Amino acid sequence: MTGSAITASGLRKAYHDKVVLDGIDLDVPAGTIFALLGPNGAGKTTTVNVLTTLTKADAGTVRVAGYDVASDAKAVRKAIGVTGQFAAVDELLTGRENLQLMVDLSAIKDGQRIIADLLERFELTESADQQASTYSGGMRRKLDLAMTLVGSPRIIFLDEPTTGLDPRSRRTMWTIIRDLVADGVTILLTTQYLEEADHLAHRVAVLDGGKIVAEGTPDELKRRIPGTHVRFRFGTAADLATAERILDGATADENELVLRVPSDGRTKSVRGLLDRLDEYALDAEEFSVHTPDLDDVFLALTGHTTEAAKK
Ligand SMILES: Nc1ncnc2c1ncn2[C@@H]1O[C@H](COP(=O)(O)OP(=O)(O)OP(=O)(O)O)[C@@H](O)[C@H]1O
Repeated sequence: MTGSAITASGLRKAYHDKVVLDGIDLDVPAGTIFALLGPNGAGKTTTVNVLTTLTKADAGTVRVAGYDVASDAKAVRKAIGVTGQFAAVDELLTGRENLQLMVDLSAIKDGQRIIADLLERFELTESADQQASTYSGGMRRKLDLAMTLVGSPRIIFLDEPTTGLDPRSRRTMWTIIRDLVADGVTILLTTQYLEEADHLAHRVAVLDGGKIVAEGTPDELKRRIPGTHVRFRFGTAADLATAERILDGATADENELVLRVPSDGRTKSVRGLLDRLDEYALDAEEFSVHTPDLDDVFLALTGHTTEAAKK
């Protein structure tokens, strides 16, 4: 497939008087990873549900794999794979049996080879014959994605694929997602983590209150937010003023007695800042290195924090 794998235009959805999607436009080129980034309640799952035919939008059009979701839902369902926040895994079956179920449902040939390949790829071979109820959260999510891949879908929707995973499982998941895209698969994923969108996505849309408030490559988005900086809190306004004068690019908050200094956060540059304070016999009461996170992105793009976005 070339061109767009997923397009949406003017999507609207309300539950009673609560507007959940307020005019969403999306265009996901085939063979790329697109991330919908937003806090709880932003409308990510609802968007995925509309794109995957599970929920009907009140207005707007969606095309997936060239098919209209409203008039051709069956064809869309055939072309896609969906892995949701609530795994399709049957706890009473083993990992292998869960995969076998998908093979039986999709009536594909060569099922045994596909199952063996998937178990290996997801590092589940050793636990393949244990009941899924004994799996950790990370193993369950991996099995869930493996089940989605049985039919080799060319477009895959992943709703928060790594929420709750430990760092190692998260990295395994990232590698699998990248490999899929290297094979030409298109992926739309939702995430609450800027870091995840940054690592994986070609393009990111930031969703807030049912609207896309920013869209671009991770680098474009990061350029719009305050970068990594070092934060010092001083005991007196005089110390704060001196520090502001001697440290390049520093900005002072006089009420909080806090100074923010842009820095890459590496030990060498931080040591340089501390040495400079020492030269002037300045002693900060608090010191921290701050890396931008989703809250910073939100604050910069929406004027409020993700906490406020939840309300
Ligand atoms: N079936 C429903 N009936 C009523 N309200 C709903 C329904 N589904 C979703 N909502 C509301 O729509 C809003 C967006 O929900 P959605 O699940 O799309 O957000 P999200 O960004 O995926 O958040 P999360 O990360 O928590 O899943 C929420 O306020 C939610 O309460």
